[in-house]
Amino acid sequence: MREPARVGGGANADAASDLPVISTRGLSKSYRRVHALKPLDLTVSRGSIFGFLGPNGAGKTTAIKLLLGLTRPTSGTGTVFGRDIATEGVEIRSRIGYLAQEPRFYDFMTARETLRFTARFFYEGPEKVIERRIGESLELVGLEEKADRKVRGFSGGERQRLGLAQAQINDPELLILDEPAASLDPMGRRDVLSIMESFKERATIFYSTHILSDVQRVSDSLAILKDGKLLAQASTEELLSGRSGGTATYELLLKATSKEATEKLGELRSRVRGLPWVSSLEEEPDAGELRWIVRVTAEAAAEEDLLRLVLDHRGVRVVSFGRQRRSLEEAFFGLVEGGDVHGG
Ligand SMILES: Nc1ncnc2c1ncn2[C@@H]1O[C@H](COP(=O)(O)OP(=O)(O)OP(=O)(O)O)[C@@H](O)[C@H]1O
Repeated sequence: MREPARVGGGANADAASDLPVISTRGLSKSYRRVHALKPLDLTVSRGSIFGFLGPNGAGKTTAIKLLLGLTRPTSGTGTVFGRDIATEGVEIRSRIGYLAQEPRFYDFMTARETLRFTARFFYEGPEKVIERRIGESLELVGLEEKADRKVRGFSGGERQRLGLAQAQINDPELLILDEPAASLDPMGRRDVLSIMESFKERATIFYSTHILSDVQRVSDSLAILKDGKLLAQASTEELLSGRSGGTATYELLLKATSKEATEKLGELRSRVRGLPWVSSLEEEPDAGELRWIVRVTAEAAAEEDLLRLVLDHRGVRVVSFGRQRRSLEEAFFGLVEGGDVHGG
């Protein structure tokens, strides 16, 4: 859409820069004895859908409030668009769209009136242009047909969609969404996630959630927080594949075709374990076959040589070979319960 005149201005001033959209260093917040957020180093790149994942009470809302400049850090620093969150909150907020965990509306207003009310904080200029923006926003979240109904009667999903329309009314570069889908049923969640995906073209999206499958579905990057502490920050692909900094895990399903080959497997195991780029090899029986889980520190070497080495061993058949993928659930619980930390 053509841009109406903007109040506050400068919205896309550094859109082309490579600066991370969000960056924090040692950012923390304590309330008396509660360490709501322990020193946090976070980097969110432009254009990503970043899932900020953590169980209840992990510190997600606290971090969001700090980024928005709505509460002051106990220690550390942070920037959004390169602007200091402690001193430039007003400027930052004028360039962000924010959806609170429980968005509140004036129930006597219709959806269209709600958006009109919000739009007037951001736009000046011809009525027609503002109305067009409101119409586009209602369409974007699928509320065109309910546009002139009072918010009072809206379902949870409709309220959430209205909240999303409201958050993006000023065409922000960054959307910060606090648990946008948490209270919705699976269909409502699916709708909200699709809307978020459609925003990706225009804005970086930073959203908090405790729903793992949502993150797996839409996020390209994520951070995992627990008890105020960052456990991992990685691309979703990196986390699911167990890859980070060249390390990876491979899974081989083997079958020894003779007694002799079975006896010689010990020798093969030692050879593999002795390779300089193999950090561990675990073996478990699997329905008459053997499953090897091999962790390596050099992906390229593993992909070139691991399979070849095993196949050179006479009497051993390789039923399958591939990089091990975990579900986000496995990765998450590995981190939350076991200190299995990836990423930076
Ligand atoms: N104003 C406050 N005063 C005292 N403690 C607070 C305050 N705000 C948050 N906390 C505490 O800080 C911790 C983190 O809370 P926060 O709301 O940031 O977590 P969250 O990850 O957003 O949780 P949820 O998913 O349940 O919304 C909690 O233990 C909470 O009780």
